[in-house]
Amino acid sequence: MKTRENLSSLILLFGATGDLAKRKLYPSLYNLFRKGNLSNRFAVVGVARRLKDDGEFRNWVRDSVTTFGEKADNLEEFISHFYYQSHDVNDSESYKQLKELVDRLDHTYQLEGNRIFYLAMSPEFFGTVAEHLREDGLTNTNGFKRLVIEKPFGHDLASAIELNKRIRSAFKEDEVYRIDHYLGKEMVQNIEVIRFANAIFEPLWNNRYISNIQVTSSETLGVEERARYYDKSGAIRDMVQNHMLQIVSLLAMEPPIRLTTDEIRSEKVKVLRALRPVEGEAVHDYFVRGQYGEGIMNGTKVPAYRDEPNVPKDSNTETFVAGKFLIDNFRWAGVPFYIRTGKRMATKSTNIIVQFKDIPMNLYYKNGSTLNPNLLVIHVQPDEGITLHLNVKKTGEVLGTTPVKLNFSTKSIDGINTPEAYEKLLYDCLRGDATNFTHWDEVALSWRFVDNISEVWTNEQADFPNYAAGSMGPKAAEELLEKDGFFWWPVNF
Ligand SMILES: NC(=O)C1=CN([C@@H]2O[C@H](COP(=O)(O)OP(=O)(O)OC[C@H]3O[C@@H](n4cnc5c(N)ncnc54)[C@H](OP(=O)(O)O)[C@@H]3O)[C@@H](O)[C@H]2O)C=CC1
Ligand SMILES: O=C1O[C@H](COP(=O)(O)O)[C@@H](O)[C@H](O)[C@H]1O
Repeated sequence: MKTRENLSSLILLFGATGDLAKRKLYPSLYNLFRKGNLSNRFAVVGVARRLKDDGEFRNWVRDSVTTFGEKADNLEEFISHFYYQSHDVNDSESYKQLKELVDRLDHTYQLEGNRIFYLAMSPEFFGTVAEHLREDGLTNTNGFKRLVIEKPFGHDLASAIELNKRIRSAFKEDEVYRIDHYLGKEMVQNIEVIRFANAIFEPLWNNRYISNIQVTSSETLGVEERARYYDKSGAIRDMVQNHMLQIVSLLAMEPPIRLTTDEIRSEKVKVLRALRPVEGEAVHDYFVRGQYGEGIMNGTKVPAYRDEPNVPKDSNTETFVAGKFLIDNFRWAGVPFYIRTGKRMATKSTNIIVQFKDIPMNLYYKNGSTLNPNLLVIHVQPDEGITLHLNVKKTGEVLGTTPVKLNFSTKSIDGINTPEAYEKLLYDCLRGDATNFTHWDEVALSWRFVDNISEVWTNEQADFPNYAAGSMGPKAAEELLEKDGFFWWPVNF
């Protein structure tokens, strides 16, 4: 039988009326409650400026769960744990009231002083809130205190250092949970297991046997309502600095000596330290940027990025990035890790393709048949699973070969959907497991790498738009691999 920890905590949610809270956080918390992973000893205080009383807020949460989550019988019981305070985070007076409410709920629900402060709001407020929490005594508690902080963590290395200083004035590094929701995805968490629990992969996982690795995260959505943030960020800061580099670190890291937070993070950090910096003119050789023009998606015409609401007509912001990382260490010298990510692409898909090197001599070449390279495909989303591409004998022939795929899908085995990334990450935070959150060293090294690219791109006007909505990105992204003798494997392979 599954054993559950009796987790108690107050969750103080800043940005309680926002999009993230509504679409992801309330449904995920409810899933934890529904499955018994969150005991009755919890309370949530929602904080945002708009005026609401507890009843209106509970209606909001109910609506969120019924719209975006799975409803069950105990929804009303769950909702009774929610409280609301209208509060401008810049207003010092509000924190005193907040402390009174929090102390009262601590007593009512026997929360033992455990507090999670979740900042689901614009990053410009992160520093201010963290400082107020300390100054106004909310962090002064006998239980644990943890700060969950959403992305983006800074805009570049300098702003990230500044933000980190402010946060660290109130919380120790091991109390800070920097969210990267890709680290909560089932198959991203599976990378380590696939690598380190399989004798058939680990000995081959190096430059002797792998020719290249491709990570694609393509989206069909455009910028939607987020242009004010996105146009200052672009795909390199929005996706590459965090999600893509995290996936590459997991794929490339050495086996940790133990499966502890510190050991795993320390191996990931070593990968980021070994990344070959790409600067100046080299940026053009290693990275490609794109911005979508208008196009047809699902039979409907969609506008170009520059025609989206709140986007300047001459925007130089990239909505697509393809790039090549080289990791200068013993294991990976000479093996390119290609990544690509973009909005308004042909399909919504995240997958990882590990392409193995050809065998030294193809005994079957005389037959005129070509051998396909062995591939390991890790399907992250929308499907979850792995596919191994092998060559076997063509039935009934003496020398002919044919490719076959061995498939594993998490859905077909367990028959259930795996939990949402946010559900897993919230649970980890409640349990005090920071393994799947980003350590400051990882954030800093990722920014250092990405800043060199952003600097070049900011100073050069791009010839945008350069890919049609509904395509797989600009032609230059294909050429990036072609010049190395490779090509992008199809995403739904
Ligand atoms: N939405 C998403 O899918 C994702 C979001 N994120 C990150 O999560 C964070 C939140 O994003 P999102 O929910 O989309 O943002 P929204 O703009 O939808 O929500 C912002 C929230 O902050 C509140 N707020 C704004 N100003 C103040 C203030 N001065 N004092 C108190 N509350 C304030 C707003 O409520 P009110 O107006 O009532 O004050 C609202 O609840 C951001 O850091 C974003 O980058 C990360 C990944 C995905
Ligand atoms: O962090 C972000 O991720 C989403 C894509 O997440 P996914 O889980 O749907 O793959 C992206 O749309 C957004 O721009 C970015 O901020």
